[in-house]
Amino acid sequence: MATNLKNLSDFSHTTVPSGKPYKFGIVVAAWNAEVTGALYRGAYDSLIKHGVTEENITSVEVAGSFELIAGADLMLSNKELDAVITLGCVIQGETRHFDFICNAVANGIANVGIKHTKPVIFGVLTTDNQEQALDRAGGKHGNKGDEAAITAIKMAAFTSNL
Ligand SMILES: Nc1c(NC[C@H](O)[C@H](O)[C@H](O)CO)[nH]c(=O)[nH]c1=O
Ligand SMILES: CC(=O)[C@@H](O)COP(=O)(O)O
Repeated sequence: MATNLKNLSDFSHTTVPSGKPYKFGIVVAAWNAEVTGALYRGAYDSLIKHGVTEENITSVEVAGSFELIAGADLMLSNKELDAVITLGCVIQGETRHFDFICNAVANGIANVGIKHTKPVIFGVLTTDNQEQALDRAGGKHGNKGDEAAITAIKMAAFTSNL
């Protein structure tokens, strides 16, 4: 597969605007904390690397990826933010619960962005196993948290130029 050939977090081929003018929220799920903690560090460090100030980053933790929906909605309802990053890790278990969670979370997060007309970034890993997740949380396939942060900065800049 194409994924095997590259680091999915390599943004050297793109131009990332300065994040200095913008305010960001990060909502991170506690489920699979080894993975989501790495996603959070990647996202936070990328925001800082691209000029976002510490006081312009608001972080909250929720129980699981399903709660990312409410977390993002409540954050945008209570704080003036330019974008919200959601971070989670859903790993397939024995039942179809994985399918219901993944579908609900993807659709729910998209709907929060539409409701608030604000960029809400989907930084949720949906993997077959923990190895695939760790590979995408600072491993050989990069860090989905980095990707989510860069996307948030790009979307905040896009929105501000409308
Ligand atoms: N199995 C995983 C979950 N499940 C929990 C749900 O996200 C939710 O907290 C629960 O259904 C109560 O509403 N969450 C993850 O983030 N990752 C999983 O692998
Ligand atoms: C994605 C989940 O909720 C999953 O990890 C739960 O595992 P199981 O399907 O074995 O109950």
